[in-house]
Amino acid sequence: MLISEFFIMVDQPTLLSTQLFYKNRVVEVTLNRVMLGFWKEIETRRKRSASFNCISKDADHHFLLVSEIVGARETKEEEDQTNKDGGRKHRVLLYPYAFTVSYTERTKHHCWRCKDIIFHCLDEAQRQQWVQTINNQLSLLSIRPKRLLVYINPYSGKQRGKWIYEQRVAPLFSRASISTDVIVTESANHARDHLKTEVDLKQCDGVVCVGGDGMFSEVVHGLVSRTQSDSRVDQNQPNQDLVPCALRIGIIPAGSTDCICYSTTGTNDPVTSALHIIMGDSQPMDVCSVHHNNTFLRYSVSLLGYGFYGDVLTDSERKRWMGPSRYDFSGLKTFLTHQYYEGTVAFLPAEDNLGNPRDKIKCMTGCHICELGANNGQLLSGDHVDKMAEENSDKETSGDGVWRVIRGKFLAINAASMSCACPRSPRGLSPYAHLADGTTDLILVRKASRLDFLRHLMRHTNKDDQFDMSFVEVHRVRRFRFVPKQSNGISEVDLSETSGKKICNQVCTAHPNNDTGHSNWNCDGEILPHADIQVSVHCQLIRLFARGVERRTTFDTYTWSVIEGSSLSWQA
Ligand SMILES: CCCCCCCCCCCCC/C=C/[C@@H](O)[C@H](CO)NC(=O)CCCCCCCCCCCCCCC
Ligand SMILES: Nc1ncnc2c1ncn2[C@@H]1O[C@H](COP(=O)(O)OP(=O)(O)OP(=O)(O)O)[C@@H](O)[C@H]1O
Ligand SMILES: [Ca+2]
Repeated sequence: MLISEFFIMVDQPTLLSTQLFYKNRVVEVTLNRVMLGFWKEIETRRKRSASFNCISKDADHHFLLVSEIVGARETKEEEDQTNKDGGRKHRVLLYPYAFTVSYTERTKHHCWRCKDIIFHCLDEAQRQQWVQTINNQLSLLSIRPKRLLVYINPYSGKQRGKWIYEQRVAPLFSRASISTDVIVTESANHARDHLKTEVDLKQCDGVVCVGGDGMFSEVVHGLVSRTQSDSRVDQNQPNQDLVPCALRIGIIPAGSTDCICYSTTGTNDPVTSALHIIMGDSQPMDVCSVHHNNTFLRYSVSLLGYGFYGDVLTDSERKRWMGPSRYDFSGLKTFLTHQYYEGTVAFLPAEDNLGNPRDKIKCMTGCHICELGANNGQLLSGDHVDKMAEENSDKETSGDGVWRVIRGKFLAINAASMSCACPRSPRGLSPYAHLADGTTDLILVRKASRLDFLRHLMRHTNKDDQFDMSFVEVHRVRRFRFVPKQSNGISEVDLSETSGKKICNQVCTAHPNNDTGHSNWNCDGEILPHADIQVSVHCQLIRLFARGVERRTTFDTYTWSVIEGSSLSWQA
């Protein structure tokens, strides 16, 4: 925030300004459109350090941004009793009319917390005026959701989804005056089918899923499919431009991996996610459509993995009873099996201005690569990409320009549409992948020794570059195809004749999978029924209640110092 922006905030017309009691002092509290506060100590002048978010370090001046207030309410007596404060008795006797303002505070590791400040009024009328004026102001923030549809998977992760929602999230929604329709799912695909066919989407401002990546995937499938069918768009056409979903999706993490939540907020903390939903944050996100022979299979937003991650998932599905540790068990088993797979990958590289998977440009809040991607995405979506491939196919024979073809033996083929950061791998499978640039990072891990593969895997857990190995290559792509060896006709094709659309067609008309010598595709934690697939990235098809990973994380970095009441400095 610039100093000039700060003065603009202060200069807003005052909505309400009175003297109130705060702790053991009389203070003057002011509310305008953008901030609550600037309350000034009148009786005592005792220096103390700041303890909340956007608050000055000097005891004289404090403020909260209205956009970071959760809500205001009349304080219940017990709430006031628990507020440890030396002057409490005196204050409660003199001024029993208290109200609480809840606001978000940033703590460590991208976690947000909901904090309270309690003010005391002279009478009931003054208290009501404050509570109403603050809440009216919040209701004018049109980006904030007022009605939410919530799906809880009671079996996600350690089966604590219901508890997490009821104990940690619902009380916050109620403080923010958000009304909810809560559905505890009764079977797999309950949420998806409900969204697809039954819900009146106009009756809510967003959909929340409580669970893991699988539950999020259900909601995405429900919403995207519903949006396409409402707009009469055929999902079976791989090159079809899809219609973006109007409703935002919130994720309350309660699953085994929680990779989408972690990659879009920087943490897998339910309270942080609830606060992002309340603030009405909006983070666009790419969605990959996956087709087999011109038939729609599934959407993917995080990882499409063949070979290692496909095999880990296939094995782990039989061990669901083990909970989240099933992935470690199956991971070790798959690692020891050390299976490689033969096949051909054809891909359409992204434009150079979208960077590359090793450029060290991280996708953060307000990412400019994603902004660029959205513009390119509009120019190059669907049929436009095909046209471009066709136009170039005569000029390109080596595959450098448009479609490229790589044949080989692979331990893993991974497409990461986002970093896929998660607690197991805090930087993720592709640390510099972008959430909303219209591309996916295609990682090809060729056949290598067990030791080399272990070194590659271990680099997912530390700061070393997992792509800096001779048997690993990574490409930023808009579309790709994969054909496993036994079922393809492409291996016979002379590469000099296979560029652009020809490659597409040859890959797409490959023989059906005969289920021998193939791995399975892990599509965001679901197993795909076919190995030969066509994948297209749809730029910014959905939006989440999130804002990407923020640069500054501790409240110190958000603290303004008011020096002698006039000059301001930014604490970095
Ligand atoms: C030596 C330690 C190496 C650790 C390597 C850790 C890499 C972890 C990368 C995680 C990437 C997750 C991507 C997200 C995918 C989600 O859409 C999906 C649905 O939730 N999750 C999974 O498929 C769940 C996939 C979970 C995969 C876990 C793999 C665990 C591998 C363990 C290998 C052990 C080798 C030990 C040898 C001594
Ligand atoms: N009531 C239910 N009974 C059984 N399965 C369900 C139910 N509700 C949802 N599911 C399915 O459970 C699967 C797993 O759910 P979810 O992703 O929430 O948890 P997880 O697998 O533990 O976490 P992660 O996906 O992060 O690994 C999803 O594929 C979802 O379709
Ligand atoms: Ca992307």
